[in-house]
Amino acid sequence: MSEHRSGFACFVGRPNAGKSTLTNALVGTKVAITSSKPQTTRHAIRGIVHREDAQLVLIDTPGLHRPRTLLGERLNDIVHTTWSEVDVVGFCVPANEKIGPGDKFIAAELQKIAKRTPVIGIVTKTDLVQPQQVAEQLLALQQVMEFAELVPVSAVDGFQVATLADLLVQRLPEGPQLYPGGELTDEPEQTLVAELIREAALEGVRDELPHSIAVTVEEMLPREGRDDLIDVHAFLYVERPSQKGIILGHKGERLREVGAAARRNIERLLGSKVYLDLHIKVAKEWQRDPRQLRRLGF
Ligand SMILES: Nc1nc2c(ncn2[C@@H]2O[C@H](COP(=O)(O)OP(=O)(O)OP(=O)(O)O)[C@@H](O)[C@H]2O)c(=O)[nH]1
Repeated sequence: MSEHRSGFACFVGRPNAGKSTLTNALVGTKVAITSSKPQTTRHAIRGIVHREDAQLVLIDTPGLHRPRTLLGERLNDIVHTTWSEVDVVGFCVPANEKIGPGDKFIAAELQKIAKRTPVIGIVTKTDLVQPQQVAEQLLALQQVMEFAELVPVSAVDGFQVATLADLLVQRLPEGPQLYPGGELTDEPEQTLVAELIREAALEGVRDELPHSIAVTVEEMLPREGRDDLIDVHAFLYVERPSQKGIILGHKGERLREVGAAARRNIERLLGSKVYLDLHIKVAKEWQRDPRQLRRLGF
């Protein structure tokens, strides 16, 4: 039998390329958040693929983009730091969208590390297009940089997800398990819970809001005298009073829906009933204020 391999991989690609969904498909459990809004992933959440022959730790980076705010700069720093720490990088490009300047910008950045770290070109969301278009996208992707491998996948119908896992594992060094078996993520649960709340709050809101929302979980404790209920106290931060109105909705109805959706996902994550106490706070210009950024975990 060949040696056990272990190491790190991350997916890069422009916002909405399908990186988080692919991470979840590989790991098999919902750890990274997904949303139809771009740039929802802020934390380097790791999902871990356990196999007999390998342990693959996936780091989910935020979408790389041209920074406009301090937050944008920090996000790009996280991306670059992550790239230099992994054994293999997957560059994701959706099958149903033309390769554009955003992808070429990322490819040019990736080219700089490609000598040291193998980059696998991944055409995602193949379920959305005809096979012919997948083939054309693979050819187009091949033009933007030199890849160690090229592979088409669909996280939704599972097409080639196992193949991609094999390709990633082949690039890992030989080594023992890095994390104990069964542990799917090393993010503190509180961070995951905050992300689930943020995800619920982002669903269906106007395009300019995503960057203005942050969530902190202040406390997460089992209810006294109960072993089947966890109390979660959280704050949802917006930048302006007008945004508070959008989140609240008519007579607070939207916030109630956000709370209910978040609670369902938190219950699934924690495997317990949850009481979610969610409050909105206005933190003026938090994206530009280093002190507030630190407090909100950036
Ligand atoms: N049909 C289809 N949709 C997909 C697939 N993978 C992702 N999506 C959808 O594409 C959208 C974006 O997916 P994400 O996984 O959040 O994309 P991301 O690259 O992590 O996005 P950021 O976090 O913004 O960088 C979501 O609405 C997903 O449901 C796929 O294989 N097939």
